[in-house]
Amino acid sequence: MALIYFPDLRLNAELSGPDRAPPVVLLHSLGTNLRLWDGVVARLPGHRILRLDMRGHGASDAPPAPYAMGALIHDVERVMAQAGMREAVVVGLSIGGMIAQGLAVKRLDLVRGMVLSNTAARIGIASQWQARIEAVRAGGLEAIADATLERWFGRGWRDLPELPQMRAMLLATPPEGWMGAAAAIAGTDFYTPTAGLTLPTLAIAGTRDGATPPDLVRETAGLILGSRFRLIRGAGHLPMVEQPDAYTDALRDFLESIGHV
Ligand SMILES: O=C(O)CCC(=O)CC(=O)O
Repeated sequence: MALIYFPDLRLNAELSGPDRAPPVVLLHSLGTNLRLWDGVVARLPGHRILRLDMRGHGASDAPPAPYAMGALIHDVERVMAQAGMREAVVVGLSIGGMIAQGLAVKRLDLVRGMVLSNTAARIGIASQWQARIEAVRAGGLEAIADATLERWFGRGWRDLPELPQMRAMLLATPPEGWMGAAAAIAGTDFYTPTAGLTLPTLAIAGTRDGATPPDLVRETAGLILGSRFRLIRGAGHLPMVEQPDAYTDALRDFLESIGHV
């Protein structure tokens, strides 16, 4: 798979792993792209993995902002249909985790289990997102880059080996795409629908994450009956990049625990 042409936009997606292996879908966060998952894909060779660039990100088209959360959910639904994938474990990071929650509520037939990574039923407050959107409209991604990277990685962020790569990924995001997806986060509150979900769920948080701190992630995990919570010490908002071994171990344990192997 590469660019998939839909009537209204093109979405970039990649499929890897054996054809008939248990399916996994990877959904990235705001201001990143599907390359975020390279370390995980390399460490999970036994699964059929679908990952996509959210609209406005990576090599997908960037239609004018704002985007509705429903549109982002529909994008995943239709890319999964193209890939012939159902009953997948959907792993979503931050906004990707919001999309996973919305997809499970709308299409439980597509979602066998969820990994809600560094995410919540609601992230931040609308006025805060609006201020960031205005900053990006005026000055591009550069205007919010330092503050964002500090929230992602916590104290000592300037010295992290991953910093140049992640700053480049953030700055490569089309401003229209970032603003569009940020508006979707600002408009989303999944507390009630997520509290109605009963499916195998693992929530993952990082102790240094200032964007979606552990308590926020734990609160959302607590909405879902029987969910599990895993804290990755020393990791921030992007644990799959910062600690790919620990992150993939958590994922693998979860997949094995639900027999998705
Ligand atoms: O960019 C930030 O600092 C926060 C991002 C966020 O919470 C949503 C996301 O990463 O998808």
